Amino acid sequence: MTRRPLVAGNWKMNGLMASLAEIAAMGTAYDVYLKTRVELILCPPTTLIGLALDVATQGGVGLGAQDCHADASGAHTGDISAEMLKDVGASYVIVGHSERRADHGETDAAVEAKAAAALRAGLTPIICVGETRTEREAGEALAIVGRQIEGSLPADAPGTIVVAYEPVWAIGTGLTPTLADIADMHAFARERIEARLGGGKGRTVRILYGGSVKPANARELMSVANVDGALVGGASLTAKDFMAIAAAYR
Ligand SMILES: O=C(CO)[C@H](O)COP(=O)(O)O
Repeated sequence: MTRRPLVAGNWKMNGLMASLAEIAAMGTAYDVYLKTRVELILCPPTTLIGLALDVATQGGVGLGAQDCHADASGAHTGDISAEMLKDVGASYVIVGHSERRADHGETDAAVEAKAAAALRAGLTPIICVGETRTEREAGEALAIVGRQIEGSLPADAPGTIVVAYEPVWAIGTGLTPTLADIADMHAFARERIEARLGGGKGRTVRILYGGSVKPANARELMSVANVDGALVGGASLTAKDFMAIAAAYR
């Protein structure tokens, strides 16, 4: 892993204009030393990306979006293309989050098309995978994640893409897998990513862990082999908690 680890915040459907002050506070706390240790990005709702650009750039915090359409433009009422996100200052986009897979019926093929669109537009996709509780209890977690990696990563993607392992049952619940289970899953994900993209590229892909990452558990979660950072939901809403998580890399 040559790139810095990545800590990404996903604000989901939260955040109004007043929330820009939190982004400014994140930039203030993201000091010169921390910048050398960890890359920090925030994915606010699309409505705030353009507005946040100045304040985020000043603080050295990158910006991402939470979804994009697979087409560059066209008759898709209500949708946003990767080109549009790039145009307002995003450099990353989350695709295939479990909430989109569940709420909008997104298939692996749809996620792959979105990831490819992101790459065409010059954005780095953060491709989410993860099993449900039922699937884990049935002993199918590895098979499900393997299938999602195979189906959701464009085969010709560069080694700069990001994959986020987020067990659905750990999202917003305060539950996390054991460190041993995370280590097993991330080692397996690394192997499947290398099989999909080729060993050279697969080795440099950053694999984030997501699901109830908090200031209290960030350091131990981030110390697991093949965990190259975190995708943080609820705890990314305040600068205090988000920067306490980033501080795991101090
Ligand atoms: O999207 C997530 C993090 O970006 C994920 O859903 C985890 O959310 P959290 O459990 O609220 O951290």
